[in-house]
Amino acid sequence: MASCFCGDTVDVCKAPAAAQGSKDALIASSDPRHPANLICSLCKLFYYNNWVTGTGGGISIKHPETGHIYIAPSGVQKEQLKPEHMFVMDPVSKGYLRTPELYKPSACTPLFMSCYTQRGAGAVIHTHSQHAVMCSLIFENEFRIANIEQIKAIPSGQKDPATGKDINLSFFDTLVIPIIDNTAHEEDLTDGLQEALQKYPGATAVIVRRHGIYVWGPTVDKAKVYNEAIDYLLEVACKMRQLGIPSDCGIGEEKKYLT
Ligand SMILES: CSCCC(=O)C(=O)COP(=O)(O)O
Ligand SMILES: [Zn+2]
Repeated sequence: MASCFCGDTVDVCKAPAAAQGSKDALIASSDPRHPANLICSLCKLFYYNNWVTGTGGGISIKHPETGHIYIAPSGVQKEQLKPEHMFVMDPVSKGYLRTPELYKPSACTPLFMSCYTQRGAGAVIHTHSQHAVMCSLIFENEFRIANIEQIKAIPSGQKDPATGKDINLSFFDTLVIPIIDNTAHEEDLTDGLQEALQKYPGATAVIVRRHGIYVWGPTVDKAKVYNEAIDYLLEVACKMRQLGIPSDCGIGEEKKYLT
């Protein structure tokens, strides 16, 4: 059976009739969950959270069925993305199956690829969150926060031996996120990110000093939840710091800082 560009055999290809058998089958879908559509809707959501304004930041998604990697173009207004703007990479050859004219793939591509290759990620989010930037000025090599309920949304790096499912941090745990220094060009962050991935095998995010944060997860839904929970915790840590409370202080210890 012949294959369509979308990765399906032609008999099951779900692309609109006009796109079937063409490279547009890789991005033409009425399914809002299709990576080409989801990158557009999530970038819009991220834009209104101040995470991807001024063209910075973005998201890459691996198609859960075909394994194709979807990447937005570089230097464009991320809230105005359309499915036809998407680059599509073959996960094995790392060659592009689709390269829209007039665009270059996101400068974050080598960083996204590091998370796919070293972490088996299903999606990678990069934001220019002001909370990440502020925490990168406050903390030296690691961001730490403890005993805040929202920590429970973040994976611990451990798996349940019975189910194989990720075990999340508990309320009494400390979330640790490595911080790497920024470089002149986004792609030059790759070595620093890869070192952090090796040194912190349980981490699901890396902060880039004076720049932002990379967050990934096994699925796009999990990556989204981790990014939201981490940004909340980064904001809480900034506010605690303004009051003189260390973000990893023990339960009840805050009282000594508030007098
Ligand atoms: C003002 S954006 C500077 C470059 C950057 O940090 C970034 O995240 C942009 O990524 P792009 O996907 O537009 O190459
Ligand atoms: Zn960036």
